[in-house]
Amino acid sequence: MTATNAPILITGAGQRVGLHCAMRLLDDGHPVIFSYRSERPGVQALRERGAIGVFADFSSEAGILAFIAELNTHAQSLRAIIHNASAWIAETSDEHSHAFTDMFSVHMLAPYLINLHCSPLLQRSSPADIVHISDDVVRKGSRQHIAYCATKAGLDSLTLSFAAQFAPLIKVNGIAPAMVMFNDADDAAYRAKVLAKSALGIEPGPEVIYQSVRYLLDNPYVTGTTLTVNGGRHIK
Ligand SMILES: NC(=O)C1=CN([C@@H]2O[C@H](COP(=O)(O)OP(=O)(O)OC[C@H]3O[C@@H](n4cnc5c(N)ncnc54)[C@H](OP(=O)(O)O)[C@@H]3O)[C@@H](O)[C@H]2O)C=CC1
Ligand SMILES: Nc1nc2c(c(=O)[nH]1)N=C([C@H](O)[C@@H](O)CO)CN2
Repeated sequence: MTATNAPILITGAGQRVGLHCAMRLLDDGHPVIFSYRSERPGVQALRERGAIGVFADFSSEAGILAFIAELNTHAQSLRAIIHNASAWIAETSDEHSHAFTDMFSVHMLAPYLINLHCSPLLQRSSPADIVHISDDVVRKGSRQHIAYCATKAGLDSLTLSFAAQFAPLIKVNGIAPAMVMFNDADDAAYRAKVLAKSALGIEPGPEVIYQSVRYLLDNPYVTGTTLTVNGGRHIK
């Protein structure tokens, strides 16, 4: 029996892109389950709109499995899973190995284990989708974010493998943004440098990611694809 109006799970939705997409999914009538690691105003705002928040620390296998167990107490089916949670750590930090394992865990191990353990919940919904939020930087690598880029490349590989494994019941796609929203600490010089990297030269904001999510959820004939949302960086 196919679930009607099954919830959508989005990870890392306490702030920024994830929070915006969770709010927009609620606007469009989807029940939302979201993961958060830190208590933030956005977490409370989502709860006040009826979304279910589940704590998750994806930096270890135990933390991922604990999240999956808790998730299963809240959902008997899922319309979609959006893997948004991410850590953007540069090599400037001293703890290189720690950073690599943290980003491997949040960018690759968490989507891998959640997809495998939760595919039965998705199979009770039709249509059903998995969306991996990656990064356009995978296209050419990054001198300052080597481990970040490598683990996002691994996520792109998971998109291809899970799309093949889960077809035709579950579509699996990715979104590869370049900068969509700056961080508060980004100074004017950095912002100008980043804006100059793309042909369109704008900070578009998180709605461009929601538009991409909407396209993937609504299109019945797209799987194994990663959408580039980069302002034309590749042609600059
Ligand atoms: N912002 C941009 O311009 C770009 C973003 N992207 C990608 O888009 C997505 C959204 O970006 P953005 O909104 O800036 O992301 P954020 O940097 O705001 O991270 C999203 C959330 O991920 C959560 N998170 C980080 N590490 C862990 C962990 N170990 N366990 C559980 N949760 C964790 C954080 O939760 P908490 O706050 O609760 O601790 C955070 O709120 C990401 O996948 C990012 O890589 C790609 C290119 C450009
Ligand atoms: N988890 C995150 N990933 C990324 C972020 C971020 O803030 N959190 N920001 C970027 C930058 O905008 C980068 O695209 C600028 O060139 C990349 N990934």
